Amino acid sequence: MSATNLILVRHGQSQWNLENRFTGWWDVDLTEKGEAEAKAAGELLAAKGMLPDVAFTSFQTRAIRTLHFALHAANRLWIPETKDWRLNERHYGGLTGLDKQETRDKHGDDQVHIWRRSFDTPPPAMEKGSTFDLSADPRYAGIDVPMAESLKDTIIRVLPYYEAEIEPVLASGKTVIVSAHGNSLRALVKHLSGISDDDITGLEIPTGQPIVYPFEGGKPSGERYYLSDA
Ligand SMILES: O=C(O)[C@H](O)COP(=O)(O)O
Repeated sequence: MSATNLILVRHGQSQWNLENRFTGWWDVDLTEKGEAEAKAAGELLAAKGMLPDVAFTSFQTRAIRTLHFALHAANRLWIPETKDWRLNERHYGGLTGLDKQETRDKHGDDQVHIWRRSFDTPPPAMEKGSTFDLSADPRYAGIDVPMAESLKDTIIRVLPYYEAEIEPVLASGKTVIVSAHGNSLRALVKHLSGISDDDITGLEIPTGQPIVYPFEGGKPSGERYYLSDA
């Protein structure tokens, strides 16, 4: 089995990253800055010769468009791509749409940090029929849309998808790019780098910065680096 690479990229800045609002599954688009970050990520892939053969992304516009900007910049828009809800952002429950600073002012820094970064404490559940309830969205037809997810809940859907659909492509020697979200990527990084439940609380994934995992014989070599540092 040959050596290859897994490239992870978090979407570029979204409108609600800019407005500092909890987003989760809500489908906001990229800002102009986010588009530029995504394009720059693709230019970096091309400059470093890190060219993906196969792409995976979520059902969310910001990740899909990031993938397309990056692939376009790397002259790779033609590669096969698969979209799946299991790569979606962690569902932010009843916090969806709220301003992150106002939520800190109301509930305190510690509580908000627990909601954002703890391993297994989910945010408060979204109310049925909330403006941000996506249960009736046609893109999620047949899917049991969660009402809130912790990082642990996110791992429970990201990891089996990764093992069933992405790992075999890497094992076949292809370079894979995954364009996804802060917390769905934290779920993958936790697994691939063997990070403990405690230590994962300190891991942040920046927007638009390709992270590379070299693979040997279908398994991660143990190394992880930012492509901009290579
Ligand atoms: O869903 C969101 O609000 C962001 O994509 C990630 O937010 P976080 O940094 O609060 O997890």
